[in-house]
Order: sequence, then C-alpha cells, then structure tokens
Amino acid sequence: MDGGCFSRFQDESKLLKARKMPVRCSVVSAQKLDKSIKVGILGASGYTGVELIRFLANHPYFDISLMTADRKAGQSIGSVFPHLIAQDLPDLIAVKDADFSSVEAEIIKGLPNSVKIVDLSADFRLRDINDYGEWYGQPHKATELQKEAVYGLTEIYRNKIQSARLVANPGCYPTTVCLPLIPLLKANLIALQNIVIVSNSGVSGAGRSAKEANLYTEISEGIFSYGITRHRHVPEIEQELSEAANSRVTISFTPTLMPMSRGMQSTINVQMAPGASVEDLKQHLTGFYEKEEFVTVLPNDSAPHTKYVQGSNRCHINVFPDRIPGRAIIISVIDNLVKGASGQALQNLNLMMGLPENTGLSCMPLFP
Ligand SMILES: NC(=O)C1=CN([C@@H]2O[C@H](COP(=O)(O)OP(=O)(O)OC[C@H]3O[C@@H](n4cnc5c(N)ncnc54)[C@H](OP(=O)(O)O)[C@@H]3O)[C@@H](O)[C@H]2O)C=CC1
Ligand SMILES: CC(=O)N[C@@H](CCC(=O)OP(=O)(O)O)C(=O)O
Repeated sequence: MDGGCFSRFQDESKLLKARKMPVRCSVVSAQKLDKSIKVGILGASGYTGVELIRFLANHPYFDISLMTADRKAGQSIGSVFPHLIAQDLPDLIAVKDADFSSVEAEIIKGLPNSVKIVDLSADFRLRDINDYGEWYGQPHKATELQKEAVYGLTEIYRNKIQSARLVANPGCYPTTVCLPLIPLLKANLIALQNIVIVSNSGVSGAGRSAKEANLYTEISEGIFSYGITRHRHVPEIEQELSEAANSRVTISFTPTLMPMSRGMQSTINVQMAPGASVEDLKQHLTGFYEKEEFVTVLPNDSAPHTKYVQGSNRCHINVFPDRIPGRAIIISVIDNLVKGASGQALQNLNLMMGLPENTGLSCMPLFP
C-alpha cells in the first residue's frame, strides 16, 4: 500500500487473535492524506463488508486499499461477489497477511490517533464490561480499548464521534429503537417503563455464513421470533435509553425474522408521560430530526415501510395513537445493512476524518 498509515492493522490483527472473539467487520482508516484516505475493510467478504464496498467505491475521498476475509482469503472479490467482477479492488487476504511494509511510517509519526477504527461488531458497545460478560457469555478481552470506545449512534453522539479513535457501531435493532426513543426520553415525554418493542429483521442481519436455521426452506413463507427476552441487543438498548432518561429503563424486546433479504422494522409501544399527547411526541421528534438528512419523521399517518429506505442510510419514523388510552405506537424502519450497519459506519468514519458526514451516503433508496 502506498501513502497509507495502516500500522495499527497489526495491532488489530493481534487484538483479534488475542481476543478470539467472533469476527467483526471493521472499517479502519488512516489520517486524511491529500484527497486520498486509505481505508481497510476487515471482513470484506460478508454482508456488511460488501455493503461497505458499495458505498466506499463511490466515495470521493476514501480509497479501499485492503480487504480481509477468513475462509475466502486469497480469492478475488469478483469470485466471491460476481457483481463486483469489473471493479478495481484488491484481493481478499487474511488479516495476518496484511502487508504493511510500504506504509509511509513517517506520515503517522507523532500522530497516535492517526488510525481510526469503526467496529461493526458488538464488542465495544456495552460500557459496562460486566454486562458484556453476562450477555455475551465470555469476559471482555480488551477492556482498556473499551474505555475509549464511543457509541456510534451518529445523530446522538456526533460530537464525541468527531474526536473518537474507536467507534462502536450500534447494532441494527438498537438503531431502530434508540433513534425515536432517546429524544422522547430526554424530553420526559414517555414513561421509563412499559416499553414494549417487537422488531422484524431481514435475514441478511444474520450474516452470510451458512447456518441451518437460515436455509431457504426454514425461512421462506413463515416468520418466527427468537432470542425472546434474552437477545443480546437488550442490554445495548437499555444502556442507551437509561443514559437518555438518566434513570434505569427496562424494555420488553422480541426480535422476529422475516422472509426478506434486508430491512428492519421496530414497532414500539410506549406509555406517554402524564399530560403528553401523540401530537407532542410527534412534534418533538419532528423538531429534533428536522435538520437531519438521514432521519425523517413521516407526515400525517403514513406508515413507515422498509421498501422506502431500502439500500439507503435512512430511518423513517412515525407515531400513532394506541387504542389503549395514554399509550402510543412508534414505528421505525431502516435497512439493517445500511443505517443498521455499514451506512452508519461510513457516516461515523466521515465524521472521524473531518468530512461532511453524508459524504458518499446521499443515494436514494432502491424502490421498489
Ligand atoms: N448483517 C447485519 O445486518 C449486521 C451485522 N453487524 C455485525 O457486523 C459484523 C459483520 O457482520 P456480517 O457482515 O453480517 O457477517 P458475515 O458473516 O456476512 O461476514 C463475516 C466476515 O468476517 C470474516 N470472518 C469470519 N471469521 C473470521 C475469522 N476467524 N477471522 C477473520 N475473518 C473472519 C468472513 O470471512 P469469510 O467470508 O472468508 O468466512 C466475512 O468476511 C458482525 O459482528 C455482525 O454482528 C452489525 C449490524 C448489522
Ligand atoms: C437476523 C439476525 O440474526 N440478526 C442478528 C443481529 C444483527 C446485529 O446487529 O448483530 P450484532 O449485534 O452482532 O452486530 C441477531 O439477531 O443476532
């Protein structure tokens, strides 16, 4: 690689080995260098990896210099993803084989923060490492790094993300839930308890590796819930909602797998604060996200639809009155692979590199 500053990849490689954690897809980048910022994708042969390639290929400043895989290391990206056959991209290599010999070390000398990491896995999302141990069934293996990680829900933590070296990209379910609920909790418009969430996810949320439960015969023409009461996104959502409310928030959360490739909807039933109305909730959310390109509160009683955000970094939200007095139904949709993963990761990386956060991300949804 020329002109890049990937020396910290070696640390990342050691880190991955030492932690023996399930693989994440990370975007690792070096400091801005002229108009060319070198970016590496660890786990490029997976679903979030290929989605990152789609956005980065059209990015005016980022250049994909390195892509890693595990079983598919050694293959060209065109053989793994035939739709990318004509693209000028590096071959997939194992993390341990990443060649840093020609990195211009002088560029990063004296720049300890020169390499930025956006981690799409869950490893750095939980601020309390005891929670990590409890929900992920193993002790956290990089507690020091965890301390500096910033939770990457961009619209909420933008200021911290700008100066972060390590961003923990949020889970897809937490993104759909936290975007509408954090502003409402901060404004004391909803009760802290009795928040009931049912979320539906496309199958790509489970990744590309083969699993019996994700076979066509198991998934098609049917739906089923999983991880009921114990999905590992519960502590992540509760952490963020509790932070917003400045008090402990407990949720009921049921994820459901839908027979579709991508897309995610969360239906969130909340108790409104005494005196608050659906109009108050909607007005507050509309104002909160008024200037945001990627989060839109829909007008009137339009129902959010996963098709209206597919392939884009957008989140659509709407608020409806429940038939139970005092309660409201909030519906939020995203594309799990974009705002729920790679799009938000790029939004964060843009911020970390001092670029407008929408750079390379303003494409329209793919419809129908
Ligand atoms: N899919 C989604 O909607 C979301 C995913 N995430 C998170 O993002 C991360 C990536 O997810 P996703 O892209 O869906 O996963 P995939 O299963 O589709 O891809 C995994 C990637 O990691 C590589 N890999 C697997 N094992 C190893 C290993 N031991 N060492 C090095 N590389 C390895 C794979 O290589 P190979 O193909 O060669 O095996 C592949 O490139 C995960 O942590 C996931 O939880 C977060 C939010 C949403
Ligand atoms: C449909 C499906 O299986 N979805 C995944 C969530 C995807 C995600 O966000 O996972 P991480 O927290 O690991 O990043 C799941 O429920 O485990």
